[in-house]
Amino acid sequence: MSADLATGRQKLAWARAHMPVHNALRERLSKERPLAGECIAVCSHIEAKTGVLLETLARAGASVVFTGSEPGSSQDDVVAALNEQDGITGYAERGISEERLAELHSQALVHAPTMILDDAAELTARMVNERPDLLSGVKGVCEQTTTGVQRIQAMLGDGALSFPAYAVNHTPMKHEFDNIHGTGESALTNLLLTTNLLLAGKQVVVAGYGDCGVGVAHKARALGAQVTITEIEPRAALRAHMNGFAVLPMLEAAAIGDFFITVTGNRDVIRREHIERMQDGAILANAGHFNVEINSADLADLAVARRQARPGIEAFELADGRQINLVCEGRLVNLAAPTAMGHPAEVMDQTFAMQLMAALHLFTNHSSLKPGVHPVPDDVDRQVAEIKLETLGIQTDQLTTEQQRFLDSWRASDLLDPD
Ligand SMILES: NC(=O)c1ccc[n+]([C@@H]2O[C@H](COP(=O)([O-])OP(=O)(O)OC[C@H]3O[C@@H](n4cnc5c(N)ncnc54)[C@H](O)[C@@H]3O)[C@@H](O)[C@H]2O)c1
Repeated sequence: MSADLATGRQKLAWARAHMPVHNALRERLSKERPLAGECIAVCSHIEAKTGVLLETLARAGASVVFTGSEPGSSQDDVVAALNEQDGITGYAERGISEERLAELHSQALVHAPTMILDDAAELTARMVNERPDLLSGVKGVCEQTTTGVQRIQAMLGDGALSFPAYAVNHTPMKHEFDNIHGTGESALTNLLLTTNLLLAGKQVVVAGYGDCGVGVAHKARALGAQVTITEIEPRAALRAHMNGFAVLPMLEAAAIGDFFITVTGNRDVIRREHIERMQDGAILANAGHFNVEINSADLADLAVARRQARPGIEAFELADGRQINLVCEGRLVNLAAPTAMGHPAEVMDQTFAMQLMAALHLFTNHSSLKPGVHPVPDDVDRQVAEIKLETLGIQTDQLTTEQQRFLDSWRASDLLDPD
């Protein structure tokens, strides 16, 4: 057995052992096999937790095809350990060009998937653009990230969406845990592992105070950093201010930051005029989906020399001798850094349980859903929360009949004296 295959199997076994929601669902679905006859394509960061989702889909009866959603984030050992399994076929490689990623997507599409579980709408956009012949066979898409839901909404606006899509990212069980705790912990863990530097006492600038930014900012503060937020949205800026963070335009924040972490889902958040003001030694990292949040072309343009400073860090020397450091080419720091493993397993257990349960719901109800972006029904979200609580051994109170009646009433007499 190759070393790759052995470590891939180990990683999958570890992830399985820490994904109890999947274990519970897998037991049920392998008996019912509700997805028998379906071809489900999963486009995501192909690492061990994603592997567990693929295994559960296969046990549920689907023929599963996978591909990477980003050039730097898949792990070759896990890909090998998935490709040896019955019912799972995949096309993903680590550290590839955008062109190679496109080729791998095309290979996945040859399988003519009937449903796509997507990340950043990468495979969905590719199919709509390049394989219109497949669209009539597609029952729908489940999208797990903020950027992807925005892209599918843009497709709808352009009249390019011919099937229903579930906005899995928008469910509480996904974004209140994955984006906040998953991105918060894994972006910082991997930034610190890659730089081997201390966060305590440092000036950290977080661009974007949405779900991911909230997680990164609060956890950086908990580790002792002085955190500054940059925003474009007035309510998000106010929320950051009232949560006790400094809020500054990037032009001012640029001059004070030791670390910069972008999590906006937007482009050019850090660009030439900001880089020009940065301190010697500043470290730039991105945790938003695309590697366009930090304008690396501006950085290269300003540099008189560039070299690898450490694995995963490129140092750009400016004309006056300052050195600005870019972490993993501005790609997702929690997934593309040399030792990165993505989000913690327990968080991905929830995210992927939502993808799975949304897919099952879509599969049963697709014919009554119009082309468009739909919320995942609340009871699907609630079911995943209930399974998760059960696996944790946590119990909640139950509403009494009187409490339910009180909550359902509007007449003052009913509210004050229900009997
Ligand atoms: N690293 C990961 O594993 C991971 C996980 C989940 C989501 N994401 C990605 O992270 C990005 C952010 O996701 P989110 O859920 O926090 O989105 P969100 O919409 O909740 O938050 C984004 C925030 O960025 C702000 N923003 C936009 N442009 C800005 C600019 N130029 N300057 C400053 N702020 C700006 C917005 O006003 C918003 O408040 C998306 O690309 C998403 O796909 C990454």
